[in-house]
Amino acid sequence: MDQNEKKKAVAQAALQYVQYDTVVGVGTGSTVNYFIDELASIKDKITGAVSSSQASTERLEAAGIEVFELNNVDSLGIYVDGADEVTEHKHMIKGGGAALTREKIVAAVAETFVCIVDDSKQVPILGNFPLPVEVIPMARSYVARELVKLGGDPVYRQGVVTDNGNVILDVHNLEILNPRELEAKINNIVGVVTNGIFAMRGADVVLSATQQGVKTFK
Ligand SMILES: O=C(CO)[C@H](O)[C@H](O)COP(=O)(O)O
Repeated sequence: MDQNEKKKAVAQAALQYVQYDTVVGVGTGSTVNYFIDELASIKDKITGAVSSSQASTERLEAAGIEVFELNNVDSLGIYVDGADEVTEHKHMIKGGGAALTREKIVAAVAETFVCIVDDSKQVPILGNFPLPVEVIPMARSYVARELVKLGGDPVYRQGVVTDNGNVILDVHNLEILNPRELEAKINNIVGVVTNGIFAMRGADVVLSATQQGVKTFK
């Protein structure tokens, strides 16, 4: 199986978590794009979706799936999203696609977070993937200096503006030994909207596509 076949396989496996006649939370990225394609095959059986990005909203609508505003949805059974890294504790780094803030909001609302990855994303410790931090534009330099004090090397993601009108700093060389603590610490820097550590609200289920098939971690 090549990587795209793995993404398709794990997206198919995530369908078993979708309950009929409910609204489904949908993340962002190339793995999720496969999930949206799968969701399209049962679109008449679901109420619709809540989306974590403009890109996913467009793909969902093109597939004929109604997209609801999160504020108009009382509850969300599941949220399905990819990750850039995931540990055995189901902590993640997300935000490679710059959608981390909306992803974190939808994940917070959902009862069950189903993370879909291929096995290249499974890591023993988070931090090899540069940590995305969404920042209010006028605070960029200040936040970068504060991130250096935490031991990281922040790099401005040139040319990227998030769906919320903000910028992204990708923080290299962070040793993330305590993900919950670092998640809170970075979020406490004035000007940070949120960071891509998903540990305080990690995944509930990780589906990981391997050569031997899709493995489930709960
Ligand atoms: O967090 C994300 C977007 O902000 C994605 O879930 C993450 O980047 C994984 O994407 P892909 O499935 O394309 O590897």
